[in-house]
Amino acid sequence: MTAAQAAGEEAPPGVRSVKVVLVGDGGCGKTSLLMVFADGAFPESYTPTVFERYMVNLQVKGKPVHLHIWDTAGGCAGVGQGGRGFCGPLMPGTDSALLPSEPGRPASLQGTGQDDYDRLRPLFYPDASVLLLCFDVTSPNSFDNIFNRGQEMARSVGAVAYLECSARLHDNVHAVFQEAAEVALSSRGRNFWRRITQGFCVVT
Ligand SMILES: Nc1nc2c(ncn2[C@@H]2O[C@H](COP(=O)(O)OP(=O)(O)OP(=O)(O)O)[C@@H](O)[C@H]2O)c(=O)[nH]1
Repeated sequence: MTAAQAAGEEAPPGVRSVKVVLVGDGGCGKTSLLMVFADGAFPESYTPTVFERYMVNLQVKGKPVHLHIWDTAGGCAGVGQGGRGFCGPLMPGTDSALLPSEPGRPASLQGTGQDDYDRLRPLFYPDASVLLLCFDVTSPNSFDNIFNRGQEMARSVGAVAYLECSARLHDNVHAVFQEAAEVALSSRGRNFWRRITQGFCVVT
C-alpha cells in the first residue's frame, strides 16, 4: 500500500482527480479521520469544521490519483431513502451565494447556523465521486442521523463499501480513502446517486 501524500490544489496533467465528501454528525470524527490520513497525526484538540478542502495523492493500481476531499460541517447528512436523514430542501437561487469562495475560508459563512449548514452540505454532493458517511458508534444520535443501523443503511442506499476505522488508533484509516478512490475509478462507482459509498468510523 502506498502512503498518501499532501498534494497541490490541482491534479497534475494526466492524473485522475476524485472528489470525496465526508459527512456525518458534528463531533463524530470526520476531521480526525482526514487528519490522520492526510497528515498522519491525530488532532489533540477539537475545533468544529465549517467546510474545508484537502488535497491528497495516493496510488490506485500503480497510478497516481488526486483526491480532493471536502470535510463538511457536522450535522444531518441529507441522504437516505424516503427522505430519512434529509434535512430539508435547498433554497434555489440563494444557496450558491452562501458557499465559501475559498476552501478553508469560513468567513463567507459568518452568521450562518446549523440549519444553513444542513442546506449547504448537499451542494457539495453533485459532482462528488464518493460520499463517506461517518458516524460515532458511541453516539446513538450520530448513528441515527446518518440513517439508523449501519448494515441496514448500507443495503438501502446501495452502498458499495462498508469500512470500520479508528482515527485515534490509526486503524484502517488509509483503507477508507484507498477504497473510496478505487470505487470512484471502478465500475462500482458508476451511477453514484444510486450507489453511495460510505466509510463507517468505529470510534474506540
Ligand atoms: N476515541 C476516539 N475519539 C475520536 C476518534 N476520532 C475523533 N475522536 C474525537 O472526537 C471528537 C470530534 O472529532 P472531530 O474529528 O473533530 O469530529 P468532526 O466530525 O470533524 O466534528 P465537526 O467538525 O464538528 O463536524 C474529538 O474530541 C476527537 O478527539 C477516534 O477514532 N477515537
